[in-house]
Amino acid sequence: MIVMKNVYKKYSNGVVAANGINIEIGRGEFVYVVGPSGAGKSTFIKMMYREAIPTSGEIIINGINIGTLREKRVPYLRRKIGVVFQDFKLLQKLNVYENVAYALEVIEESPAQIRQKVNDVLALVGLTHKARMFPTELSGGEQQRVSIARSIVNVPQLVIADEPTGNLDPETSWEIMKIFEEINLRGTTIIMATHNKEIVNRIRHRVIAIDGGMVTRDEFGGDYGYES
Ligand SMILES: Nc1ncnc2c1ncn2[C@@H]1O[C@H](COP(=O)(O)OP(=O)(O)OP(=O)(O)O)[C@@H](O)[C@H]1O
Repeated sequence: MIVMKNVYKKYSNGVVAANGINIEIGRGEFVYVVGPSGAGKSTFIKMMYREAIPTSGEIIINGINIGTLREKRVPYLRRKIGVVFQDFKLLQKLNVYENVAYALEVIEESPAQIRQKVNDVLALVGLTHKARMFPTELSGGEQQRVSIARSIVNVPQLVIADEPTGNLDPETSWEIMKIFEEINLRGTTIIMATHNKEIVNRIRHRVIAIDGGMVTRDEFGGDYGYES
């Protein structure tokens, strides 16, 4: 599903954040991306949805070379990928239901389809009863659930999460992980950058460790592997 070949990324300030990355990730995998701060984890995953563009090398997602993708095709790529961030990035003026529905309105789904899909996904993340509340009325964990609901409402094949439990307490983080596990069991590929050692060591999945812009370890069922 995802292939990176000799991917190299140098930012305009001269920092090399990806230094020859070669990786293959199959459909339905759950992959943790770990490594020290500044290692290049965010850059690695941002390149998958073309938020960062590699300086050289190839990135192929579902057979499409996203390095040579024309700018006007980028929105189509993004629709196939759900993205979840540490700081949720919800629209503050919209309520829970509207935040999730927005992702479908921009692709002009029918109102009946939107209702059905939003209600289904809010039920999956356990927020049906808070559909009319606004982000400021929700806890961090609830806001992250909204953000996850929004990322999966289009039923993407791939969900990318950059430090999704970074702002949450341990108990809430476990609850959020349960949702990601459920999404993965339904067949969605999950790629998650994280500093959460307890989660990586307890819920075992493939671990890709990055340091200095290079993959330093790639193990199925691996542990977190370093002190953070
Ligand atoms: N837009 C940018 N412009 C210039 N340099 C950048 C940019 N984004 C990241 N970098 C640099 O690239 C390197 C890797 O950053 P990146 O955000 O990928 O690391 P990370 O492993 O995700 O770190 P953290 O765990 O702290 O989030 C860092 O040295 C960073 O300063």
